[in-house]
Amino acid sequence: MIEVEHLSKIYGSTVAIQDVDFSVNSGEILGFLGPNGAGKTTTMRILAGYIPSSTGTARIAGYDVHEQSMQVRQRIGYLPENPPLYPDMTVESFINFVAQIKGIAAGDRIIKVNSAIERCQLTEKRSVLIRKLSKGYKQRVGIAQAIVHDPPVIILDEPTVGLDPKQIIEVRNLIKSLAGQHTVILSTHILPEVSMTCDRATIINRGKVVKTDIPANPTQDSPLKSSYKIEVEGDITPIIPLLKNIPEVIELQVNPIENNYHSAISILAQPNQEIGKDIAAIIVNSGLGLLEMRRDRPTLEDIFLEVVGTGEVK
Ligand SMILES: Nc1ncnc2c1ncn2[C@@H]1O[C@H](COP(=O)(O)OP(=O)(O)OP(=O)(O)O)[C@@H](O)[C@H]1O
Repeated sequence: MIEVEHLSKIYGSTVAIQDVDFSVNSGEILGFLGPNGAGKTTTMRILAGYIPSSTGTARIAGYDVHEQSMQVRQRIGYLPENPPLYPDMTVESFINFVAQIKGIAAGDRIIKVNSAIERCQLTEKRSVLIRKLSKGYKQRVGIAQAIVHDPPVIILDEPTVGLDPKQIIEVRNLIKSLAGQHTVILSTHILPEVSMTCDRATIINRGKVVKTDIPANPTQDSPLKSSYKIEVEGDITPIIPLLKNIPEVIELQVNPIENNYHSAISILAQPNQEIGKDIAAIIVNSGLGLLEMRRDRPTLEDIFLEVVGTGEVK
């Protein structure tokens, strides 16, 4: 539904993004994750047709965002980092106004406006002036204006920045409820936001995509290696070559805990390989005591830290 290829944007001597490639499947929520200044807003603005790219292409539902911007605008809803809301309008009159600008026919407008208000849980605030709303409700109005024309694609730039913890949960739930019916791309620098809201993540750092196609909750199919921590009782000398011979094993380390008869073994294996049964069989068949075996699965945070380094992580 969204296809980005070799996208670059250069401001004078600043390369904001360089050779950015990624895609988002229909009905999916993609987290576009990166530290401050990574190039997230620049990418979102190009996708939304607000600024042109310097080179490369971006297509939404098959339409080029630059060459076919009218077709693209009809098919996207965009929530910028600071959504422009009219503070002296009520929620309903503002959403109605946006619906008019987006070309929704008068006959359909009431239904579409009501649906956006309901989906964003704004019913009790529909007659309230926007300036009297809390930041969390204002953000819901921002999302309501983005979805009022029922676009297949929704682009959200840092949708929970500045919200309190309760508002953050409410807005994340609202975003999750958009999946399936809409394809969503969400930019954020907050790791848990991706784990809680998205299906998949792409990580951008210093203008370049450094990792793509990461499951937002990488408990399986992780691109990182799996690691096993084992505690064994008995003389482990004979089993070390057997463990090393398991084809998926990359690295093995032994740390004696108390003496040579109580050892901790760390094993690093190829990504997405389940070798727990093989390890256990070797230990038990050799007559040793298997005291503990734990598989440490890499988290999104491990992956983020591996490619971006420390700092900037919330
Ligand atoms: N209009 C502009 N003119 C010059 N440089 C710009 C402009 N807009 C962005 N940049 C630069 O491009 C780089 C990427 O900025 P961008 O706003 O896209 O990052 P971001 O990931 O959204 O960061 P943040 O979360 O802090 O908004 C930064 O170095 C920024 O200073």
